[in-house]
Amino acid sequence: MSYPFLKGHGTENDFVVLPDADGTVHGDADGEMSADRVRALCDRRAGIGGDGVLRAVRRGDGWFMDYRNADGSVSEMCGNGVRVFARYLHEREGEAFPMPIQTRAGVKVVDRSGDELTADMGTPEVLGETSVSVMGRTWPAQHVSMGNPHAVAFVDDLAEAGPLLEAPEHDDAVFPDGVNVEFVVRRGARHVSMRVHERGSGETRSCGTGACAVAVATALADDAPRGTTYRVDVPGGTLHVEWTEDDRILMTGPAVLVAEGTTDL
Ligand SMILES: N[C@@H](CCC[C@H](N)C(=O)O)C(=O)O
Repeated sequence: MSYPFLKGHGTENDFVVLPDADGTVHGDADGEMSADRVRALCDRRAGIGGDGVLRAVRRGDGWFMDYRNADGSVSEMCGNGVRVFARYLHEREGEAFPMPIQTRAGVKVVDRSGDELTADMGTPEVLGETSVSVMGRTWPAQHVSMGNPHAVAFVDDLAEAGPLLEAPEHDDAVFPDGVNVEFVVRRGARHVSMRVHERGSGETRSCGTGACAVAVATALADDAPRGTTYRVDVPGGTLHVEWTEDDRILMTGPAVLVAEGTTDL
């Protein structure tokens, strides 16, 4: 059976978007999408290619973003994904901004910000110190939840963590479901750069929730007042993250649709 798809990205964190309004195109009897299909779609040689899948399912009078990592696993939230999802709903489904989007981590509202989009990512949870290791080297890390788990490690040089071909080691008691790991260097006042190894997708060119976690960890380290905005450079571009006076995280960045078609994968 062939079905429609779109391809999009936010700071080169790329996704296959699957329209599935009534949940019958990709849902099984329980409404779930098979991990095999996600892996086939995200395969960069035999499939369309992507860091994950954004399946658009109608729920009530709004939309649910069913996010899956490239390995087929489920995540609670995807920050770059929610902007791409909003771009899709606006351009193809006629939804207006500001746009509430249902996710496994609650409702996120996305609005325009010039050519870019701003997602209200809600209140971060700062959950304490932990550590991560790569190739026998260990760094202290800040555990931050943006609905999904992150460990943020400050380094002197982004190359320190090596090629990141495998998931960094972490404390399974702290992260029983795995973790997204960000390595961060300072570039200037309110300006950092990061690399990320994403749970379920490997090293990617960007991670929106990761950039939010990085801004939170950096603001805490700087003792920065609420209302401060950080510029977060990722390999695929730049995101801006504000921790607001009322304890919410606003993430601003690009969201681009680059292709659409049909597939029988
Ligand atoms: N790339 C995403 C995060 C996707 C989910 C993550 N890999 C996880 O398993 O939690 C983003 O932009 O936030």
